[in-house]
Amino acid sequence: MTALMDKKTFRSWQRQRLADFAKTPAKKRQDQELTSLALQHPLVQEAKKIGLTLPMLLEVDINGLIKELRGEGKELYLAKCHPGWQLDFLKWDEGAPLMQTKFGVWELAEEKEADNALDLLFVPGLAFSPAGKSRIGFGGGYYDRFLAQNSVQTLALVNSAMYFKTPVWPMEDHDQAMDDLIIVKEAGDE
Ligand SMILES: Nc1nc2c(c(=O)[nH]1)N(C=O)[C@@H](CNc1ccc(C(=O)N[C@@H](CCC(=O)O)C(=O)O)cc1)CN2
Ligand SMILES: Nc1ncnc2c1ncn2[C@@H]1O[C@H](COP(=O)(O)OP(=O)(O)OP(=O)(O)O)[C@@H](O)[C@H]1O
Repeated sequence: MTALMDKKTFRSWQRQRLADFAKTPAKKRQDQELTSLALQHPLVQEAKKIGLTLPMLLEVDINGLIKELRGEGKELYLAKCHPGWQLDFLKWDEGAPLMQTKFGVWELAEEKEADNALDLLFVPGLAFSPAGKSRIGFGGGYYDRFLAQNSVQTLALVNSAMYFKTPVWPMEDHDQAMDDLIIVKEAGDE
């Protein structure tokens, strides 16, 4: 196993790994597997109000999942970033205009009242480990702050490149554990 790295080193190493993985056929296949596993997950089946983000290229592509969830009549809430590294969730009606932020992420164009009382939140990240259900994100601390203030069930979709048997990044006191991880591995992964 890879030795412990500092967060900055880990993030740049892991971004490159995810970029390489995104070019392989396994990425798309795992996106589909994760989508169907997510639809069967009890936290998803029980939730009515679900928070999520639109995926970047390195992340699990949940566009198919979003379509299915809408078809099942779930209420979807899209993340919006605010100054002070604060994250809010806004009700996302189908077809509502979106805009791309300076980070390259799509958010609702409209400023409207947040509703952070969600049943479930899909949490993106660079890497996850079932040991402590740990996560490392892109580094803004948005989710750690949000989850310190809002009690919401959290679920992460983890492909084989995001999966680590134990964390190889340093854990910090403010890191929030996930409630569950859905993990897809490849044959030969530990
Ligand atoms: N899909 C998604 N949305 C999210 C997050 C996330 O991790 N993933 N965030 C989690 O906190 C917040 C925004 N934080 C972000 C942190 C880093 C980058 C980022 O690395 N952007 C790339 C450009 C990507 C592109 O252009 O496609 C970059 O700056 O290199 C983006 C958003 C809220 N929305
Ligand atoms: N609850 C909190 N209150 C105040 N600051 C926080 C809190 N949680 C995290 N931070 C700060 O946010 C910064 C980034 O945190 P961290 O490295 O854990 O980000 P991350 O979880 O990987 O990113 P993200 O959640 O945006 O994907 C750190 O400087 C950290 O001190």
